[in-house]
Amino acid sequence: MARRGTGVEVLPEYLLDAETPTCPHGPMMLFERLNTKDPTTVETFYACSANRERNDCPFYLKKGDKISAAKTEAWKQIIADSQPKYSHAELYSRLVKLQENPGNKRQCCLTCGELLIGEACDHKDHRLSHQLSDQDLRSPTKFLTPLSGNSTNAQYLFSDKSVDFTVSLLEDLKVTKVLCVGAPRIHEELCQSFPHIGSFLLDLDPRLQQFHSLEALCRYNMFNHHFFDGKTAQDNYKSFLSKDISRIMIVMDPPFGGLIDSLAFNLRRILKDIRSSLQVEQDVYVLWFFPYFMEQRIIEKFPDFTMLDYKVDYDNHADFKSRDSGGSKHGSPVRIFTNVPPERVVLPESEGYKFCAKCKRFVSRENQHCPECDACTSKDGRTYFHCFKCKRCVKPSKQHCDSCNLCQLPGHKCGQPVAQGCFICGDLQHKKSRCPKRKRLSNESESVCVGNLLECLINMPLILGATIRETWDYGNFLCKIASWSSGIQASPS
Ligand SMILES: C[S@@+](CC[C@H](N)C(=O)[O-])C[C@H]1O[C@@H](n2cnc3c(N)ncnc32)[C@H](O)[C@@H]1O
Ligand SMILES: [Zn+2]
Ligand SMILES: [Zn+2]
Ligand SMILES: [Zn+2]
Ligand SMILES: [Zn+2]
Ligand SMILES: [Zn+2]
Ligand SMILES: [Zn+2]
Repeated sequence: MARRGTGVEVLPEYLLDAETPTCPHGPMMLFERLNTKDPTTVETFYACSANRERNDCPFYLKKGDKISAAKTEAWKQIIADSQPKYSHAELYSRLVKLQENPGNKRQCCLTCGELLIGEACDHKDHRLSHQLSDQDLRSPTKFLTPLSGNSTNAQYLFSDKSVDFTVSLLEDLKVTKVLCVGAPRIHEELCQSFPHIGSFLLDLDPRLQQFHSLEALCRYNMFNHHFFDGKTAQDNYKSFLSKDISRIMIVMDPPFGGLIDSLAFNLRRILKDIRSSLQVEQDVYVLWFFPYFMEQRIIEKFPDFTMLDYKVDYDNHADFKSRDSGGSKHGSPVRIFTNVPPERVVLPESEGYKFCAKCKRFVSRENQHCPECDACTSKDGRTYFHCFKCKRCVKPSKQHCDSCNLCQLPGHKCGQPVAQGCFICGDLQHKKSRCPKRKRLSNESESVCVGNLLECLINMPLILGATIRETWDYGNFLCKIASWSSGIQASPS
């Protein structure tokens, strides 16, 4: 299985280029990585934006290469074969038909994710659902098998507690419309129990088209802003965005292996679509669910966002559960990034959150206000302590090392680079696409780095503490939970 190595960066602006080739998941993403044979050069290639594994989507093209006639034919065939059996309209009318069936003849094949209308014989030896009630049909994520084993969908579903928290936040903020991006449980809850809040879902999972009408859902790829059902689907999305959106909010929970650069690029495209229908210029609120150690990367892209201290609880991942529900000691690593002013987000006292009057935000029980940093400094669910030598708060597992002149884990090897920034020179302040040591040859498709990678790595400057923390966590995290890590990562700068 071709798993793409680390050190890969994306160039999402190429999604808008008319020359960009297309795979069954829409315009392909342009990636850059260091050439393994000659690390002073960079390879630039197109690959699927949604799938991490070449086995899941084999489309691949080196930038500058011509697509041969044979490849064009083969790709056409794969795209034709990837067309679904039924259109969204047909799938939804099957649901309507199924709803006319009495309760004891409503089932879904859980193996195929298909609602069955008298077709059970085609699904011999498959796992079938129980008889589905009207309530079940309104909450398909409660009975469908979550697509969590695969790094593409990484379908980790919110617990009831997280759904309730999110929806009551929407209510507190008097939101009247919600665009759910990869957040089917929030969409289901709003459609069912909050009819005064209009909701529209954008999600890659084709099974969901069976349960939501064309006016409520589009099959969509958030890594390239691609609508699978073309203009009709896009018109429905635009139509949702055209009416009464002065209090709209975007709620997005992408696969955590997802590349921040492409997610941010496409979130901006959604924001642009929304702004084009707004009567007056205003902020559009966003809730973006993502692990805490990606804070720096997200804030770099959206400087007006802050990370809330709320720990987001999931049903189907042991590491994303709260401690009380059998999860890890420090609770879920997933947080909410938002441009809602943090003092407006009340975190539940019943779960130990408290208001810090100095920071003007709610923080978790263990998060202590540090007078030196003048902030509640915990990020990962533990109480940090202030290191006067580093002049900042650090995790309790660290100790100050005088030879590294930095707080480090006990047993670390002094002087070893602990994190990697730019893949060309190691600098943490830029990525390789902006490395001054790299030169792009104007008449060539390949990019050439003129810096000496090894020399740069040896001279890698000692890294700012905050970045070490993130990189360290990110590394551990990827090793630990391979199923939701991506083979393609942005450089952890
Ligand atoms: C981490 S889960 C979030 C689910 C959310 N916690 C909930 O309970 O509603 C990621 C979601 O994004 C969807 N998804 C995965 N890749 C996607 C893509 N490229 N574009 C759009 N949606 C995607 C998955 O089908 C899944 O529903
Ligand atoms: Zn693809
Ligand atoms: Zn089946
Ligand atoms: Zn504080
Ligand atoms: Zn401090
Ligand atoms: Zn220190
Ligand atoms: Zn040391």
